[in-house]
Amino acid sequence: MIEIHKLAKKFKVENPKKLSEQDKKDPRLQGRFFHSVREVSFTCQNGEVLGLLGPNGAGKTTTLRMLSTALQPDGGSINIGGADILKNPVEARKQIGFLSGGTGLYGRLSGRENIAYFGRLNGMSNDAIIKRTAELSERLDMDSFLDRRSETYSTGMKQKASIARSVIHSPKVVILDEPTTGLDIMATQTVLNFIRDLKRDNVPVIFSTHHLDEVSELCDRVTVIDKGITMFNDTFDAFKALDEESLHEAFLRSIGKSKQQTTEQ
Ligand SMILES: Nc1ncnc2c1ncn2[C@@H]1O[C@H](COP(=O)(O)OP(=O)(O)OP(=O)(O)O)[C@@H](O)[C@H]1O
Repeated sequence: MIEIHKLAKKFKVENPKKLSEQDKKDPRLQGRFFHSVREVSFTCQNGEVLGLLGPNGAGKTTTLRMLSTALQPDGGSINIGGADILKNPVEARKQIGFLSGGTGLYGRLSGRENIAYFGRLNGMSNDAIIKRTAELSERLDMDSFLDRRSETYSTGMKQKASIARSVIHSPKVVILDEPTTGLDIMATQTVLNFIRDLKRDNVPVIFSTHHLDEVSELCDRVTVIDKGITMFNDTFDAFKALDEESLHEAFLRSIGKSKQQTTEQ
């Protein structure tokens, strides 16, 4: 189980003049600090898929980066399987599979070599790496390109190899930042099926997305954040019940905006 409680993160603004017009008007800008995440809480049980939703700039990536131990929170707690990961981030990292926004593949290496490199970093034996890579290659439909240099990959191929790389060590929890962004319909389905497989294996999955159809297809739970604060955190059924006819309207309601208000703006 993953449990995060009242997570907070601020960044020092080095040059306020360089902020976007939107960020300058954002209530999260206080003096020299931008409070990207102010109070985010949610839980995800084993075998559940949680969809993290929110408008652009809401704080989803910042939240997921804290959850992955890439960023240290300023406040709040993160528990995985009952253990406080902030007390021992190095140990916790071994239990987490994290797909970040950028692919981070080494272009001169093949997909297989990239994946193996991360397997070795996680202390896996060669035999274990070979076996697990074969399994992931089948699940993510990568056989046809896995031995090519990754700099020649399409967006979809890169994303599949990056996902495989992030889960080579069979992590106990999986965190995916916008895993289907930029993918075609077939690659998207492969990734969604892969998430379904993780759920079947009882692994909790948290993923951020802007696609409500994916949420409807996959998610047991939904968390919506806006301006760094959790606005909704409940089951998918409860999210849907916000507006039985339209998930878009349900989303707008969760952040306190009805369709009418949005069209008036
Ligand atoms: N290192 C940083 N320094 C200053 N501000 C930052 C930093 N990282 C993020 N922010 C700001 O924090 C806010 C939240 O960013 P974040 O990337 O977490 O949002 P998001 O919900 O993932 O957005 P999107 O849907 O557009 O990917 C944004 O306004 C962003 O400009």
